[in-house]
Amino acid sequence: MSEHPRTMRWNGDSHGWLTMIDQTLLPVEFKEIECRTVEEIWEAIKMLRVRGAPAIGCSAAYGVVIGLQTLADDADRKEFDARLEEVATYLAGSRPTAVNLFWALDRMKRVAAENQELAPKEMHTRLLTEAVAIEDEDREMCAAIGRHGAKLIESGTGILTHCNAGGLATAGDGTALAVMFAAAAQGKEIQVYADETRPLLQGARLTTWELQQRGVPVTLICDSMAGQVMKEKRVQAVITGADRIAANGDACNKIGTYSVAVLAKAHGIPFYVAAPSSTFDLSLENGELIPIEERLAEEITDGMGKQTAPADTNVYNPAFDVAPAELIDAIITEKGVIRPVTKENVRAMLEA
Ligand SMILES: CSC[C@H]1O[C@H](OP(=O)(O)O)[C@H](O)[C@@H]1O
Repeated sequence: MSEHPRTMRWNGDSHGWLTMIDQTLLPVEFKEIECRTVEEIWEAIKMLRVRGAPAIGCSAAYGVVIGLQTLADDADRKEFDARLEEVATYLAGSRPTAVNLFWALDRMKRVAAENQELAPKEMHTRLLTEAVAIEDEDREMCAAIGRHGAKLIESGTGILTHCNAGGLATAGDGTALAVMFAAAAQGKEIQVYADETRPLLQGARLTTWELQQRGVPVTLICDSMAGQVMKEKRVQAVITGADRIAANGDACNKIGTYSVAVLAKAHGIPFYVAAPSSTFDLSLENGELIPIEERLAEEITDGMGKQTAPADTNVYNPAFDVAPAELIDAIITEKGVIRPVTKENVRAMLEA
C-alpha cells in the first residue's frame, strides 16, 4: 500500500517556502503550488486549495514563518513580535471553524512568548522548528488514530464516510481514512461508501481519489443515498473527521454529517468520529458554541462552475454542522478511543 503524497512540504531554511497540493484541481489534475507569501497561504486556506482541520493548522504555522521573513534579519524583537501578532491575526481570519487553525497559531505565539531572550533571527529559526514539529506530530497522530481505530473494524465491514478526512486533510494518512488504511493494511476486507459531499464535493473529488490511490475499494454515492445504503445493510459503520470538538464531545464537521449521524442512529449503525487532540476545543462547553462558516452562494448555484439555479436565488450555505455527543458512539483519537462520549471521558482522554 503506497504512501500518501505529502499534502504540504516546507522547502529550505526559515527563508524558504511551502509547497502544497492544490486540492481544488483534484481529481482531474495533480498540481503542487508554491506559497511564498502569507497572503498566498491565506488564499490557499480560504479557497480550500489546502483544507481539512489539521492541514489548515500545519499550513498556518508555516504561514507565520513566511510572514516574518522580511523582519527576521534586521528588526528589533519588539517589532518582530508585533509583526508575529499581526500575521497570526491575519491568518486567523481565513476560516472560522477548524480549531486547529487557532491551536497552531496560538502554539506559534506561545513559543515566541517563551523565548523572549532570542534575537529575531534566532527566534525565526525557532518558529520554523515549531512549525515542522506541528507537521511531524500531526503525521504521528494520524498513524496512532489509524492504529486505535482499526481495532473497531472487522473484516467484511462496509464503512460510510462523509467529506474528506484523509491524508489530504492532514500532514499524514488522515483521520477517518487513516482508520480505513490501517484496517486494510492489516488484511481486513473493507468496502467504503463515500458521500460525494455537496456542495464542494470533497468526497467525490478527494476521498475516492485517495482510496483508489491506495487500493481500498470505494463506492461513490450521492449524499441523499446514505440512508438507503444503510437500509440495504451495505454499511456497518460510519467514520467521519471533525473540525472542532467541544468539551462535551459534540463534534462539528462538514455539512451533512449531522444528518448521517441521525441516519446511523436510526439504523443502529455505530457512528465514529476520528480526530486528533488538536481538534478539541475544551473552552467551548458544547457544540452549539462552535462558529459555523457560511460560504458563498455560488458554491451551490454555480457548483464547479456550472449554473444550476436561477441567478440571485436565495441560498443558505453553512459549511459545517454539529453531531451531538449522544449520536456519537466513539471518538477515535491518537491517545485512544473515547467511549462513551461524555464530558468526563473527553477530559480524561485529553489529559492522559
Ligand atoms: C481531518 S479534518 C477533515 C474535515 O475538514 C473538512 O472540511 P473542509 O474540507 O471544509 O476543510 C471536513 O469537515 C472534514 O471532515
